[in-house]
Amino acid sequence: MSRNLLILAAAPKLSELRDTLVRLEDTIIFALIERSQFKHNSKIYAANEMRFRDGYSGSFLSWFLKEVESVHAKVRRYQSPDEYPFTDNLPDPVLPPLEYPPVLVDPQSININDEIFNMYINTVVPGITAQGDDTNYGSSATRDIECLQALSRRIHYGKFVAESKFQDPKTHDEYVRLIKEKNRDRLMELLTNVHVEEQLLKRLKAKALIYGQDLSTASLSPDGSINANGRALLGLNSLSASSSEVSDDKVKTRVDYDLVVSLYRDYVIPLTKEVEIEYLLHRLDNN
Ligand SMILES: O=C(O)C(=O)C[C@]1(C(=O)O)C=C[C@@H](O)C=C1
Repeated sequence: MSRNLLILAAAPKLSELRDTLVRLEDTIIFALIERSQFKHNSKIYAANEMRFRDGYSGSFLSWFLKEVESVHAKVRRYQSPDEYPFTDNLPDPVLPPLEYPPVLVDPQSININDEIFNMYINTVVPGITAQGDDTNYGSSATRDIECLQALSRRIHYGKFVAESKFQDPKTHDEYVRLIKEKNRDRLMELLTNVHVEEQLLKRLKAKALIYGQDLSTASLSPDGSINANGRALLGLNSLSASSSEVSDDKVKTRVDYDLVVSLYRDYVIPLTKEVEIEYLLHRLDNN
């Protein structure tokens, strides 16, 4: 076993970490639904578009993000090893530091929020919103920040997942060997679990389909139970009784469930794995 392991606290079990990732799916889907009620409002993402009275020339979202993160930094948000800021030069906390059990090696060293920010602005927002401008700039940016924070937390959680896999006695020696060889490809194979990814994407489609429904009063019986109209709206008829398979008859939802699935398949899972690999490649640096 590596010397580093002796000074670190035991990492949470992989099953516990996966439970957190499942819970974050709900946070992310609801945040996307909240953002999708407003139009694209592309003005908030471009520099020099909104006229700031103090002469600031960046984008409205960047300005807002910095303000929000400054307040959150003051109350110690970014001292937590699962929280990563998008902006820098943030103020010091107004309270004394908290003591977190040392589970990660060099927790602050990997921060891929620039990549997450660009992916979100260029791919996610245009996908989940209607084109155009409804002037709800503050509301849209508030929802953007919630989406960004949830995505960042989920993706950087890969560090804990990687540490848990590294500490697992069944795979520890193999990880040490591959890290020493800097064998990125074999590390990727070792940390990948295709079955878990497939189950995740099926579950996500079912969740996005169900959470995305707009259940109006026309869908409820007088006693408050869901009537046939509601069942159809909820897509319950397209979920087979025995599994979370969803039929191909597309149900109209507040956020496109196929987009949520491709967001995870093409970005969230690959970026989480990228964080896992980067973390592992530096895991033995101080040994
Ligand atoms: O659950 C894991 O083992 C993870 O590493 C997390 C995750 C994910 O991003 O959801 C990433 C890689 C695995 O192939 C499966 C799932």
